[in-house]
Amino acid sequence: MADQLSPEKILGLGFGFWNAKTLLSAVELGLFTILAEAPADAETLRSRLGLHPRSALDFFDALVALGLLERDNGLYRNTAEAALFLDRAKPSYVGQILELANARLFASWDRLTEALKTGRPQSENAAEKDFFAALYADPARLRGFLTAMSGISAGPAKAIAEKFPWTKYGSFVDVGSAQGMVPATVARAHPHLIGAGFDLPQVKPIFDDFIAANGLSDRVTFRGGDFFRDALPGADVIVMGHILHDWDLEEKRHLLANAYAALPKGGALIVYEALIDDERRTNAFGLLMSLNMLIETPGGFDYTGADCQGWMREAGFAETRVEHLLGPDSMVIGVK
Ligand SMILES: C[S@@+](CC[C@H](N)C(=O)[O-])C[C@H]1O[C@@H](n2cnc3c(N)ncnc32)[C@H](O)[C@@H]1O
Repeated sequence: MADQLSPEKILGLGFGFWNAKTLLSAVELGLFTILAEAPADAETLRSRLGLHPRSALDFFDALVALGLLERDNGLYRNTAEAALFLDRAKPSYVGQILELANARLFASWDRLTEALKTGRPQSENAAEKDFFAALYADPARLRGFLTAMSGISAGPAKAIAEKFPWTKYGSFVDVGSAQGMVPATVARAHPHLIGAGFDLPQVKPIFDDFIAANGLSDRVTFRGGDFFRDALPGADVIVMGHILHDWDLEEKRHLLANAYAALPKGGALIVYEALIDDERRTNAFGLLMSLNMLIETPGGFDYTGADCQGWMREAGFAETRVEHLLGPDSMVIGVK
């Protein structure tokens, strides 16, 4: 038995940070954006990125081995996926979330053991009680965080636009909308809908720019407020994406009650996250996201579809169901 076992998987996981940091540095340097302009040989690429000669070739060839670059006759080019998702000049760029992972999470995760022992967050604003106020005090970090959210919500937004029965409804509000990826995607796919993004007032200019760039300012507006202090704007459908996991159980219940109060009878709440599978065995990304909430927030945690349906029913929702979106993401729908 023992001679059939291999340490390969264990060692691969243990050294996974090598892979992650190589990709994150390439994104930070803008390597994929440069190669999207034209394929380049090693010396041209090295000099454009401002790299020391010692390890440039190893760096580029590691990216080939990791499946992010191709090399033909000494010329490096992006793979099809890297060209589509890692070129900053394209609207399909998802690297904002990797920039955030590189600039903030990589260092904070170094203190995971401390977080596990103490239950205390470890991010750079861990001492602050109000995570978002601390993060948003700096305009550059505000914009960086909000655009990074677009990177993680672009895929689920498309799936929500396709899978939810929008024809039955006339209006929606995306609560904690960030830059507005969900409102923009849903409104673009369903021209009969009127939509709004609800978020902290500091978010307004960044939301407005994004909605205007998408040509949707006539149908999608911004509503500023605090979802712990203010009533939510009324609409037929309320969306909450990656919101509940930021908060502790009491706060989660408060947000669900707030959504219930704002909906008409027959209205629907869509909660989407990297939901943990009900058996808590297979959605590793959802479970690791929950550890990320430990690192980032005072009381946040991720949860299963069954957990969320239970809280929705306690809040008064008559019907609830879970539907898979894509990858690790699923939505829980509650109908009032
Ligand atoms: C993790 S992001 C999720 C963004 C987006 N829904 C998505 O799925 O990518 C959480 C959002 O909640 C907003 N938020 C945090 N506290 C809030 C509050 N008290 N009232 C309103 N919005 C808040 C943040 O500004 C941020 O846009």
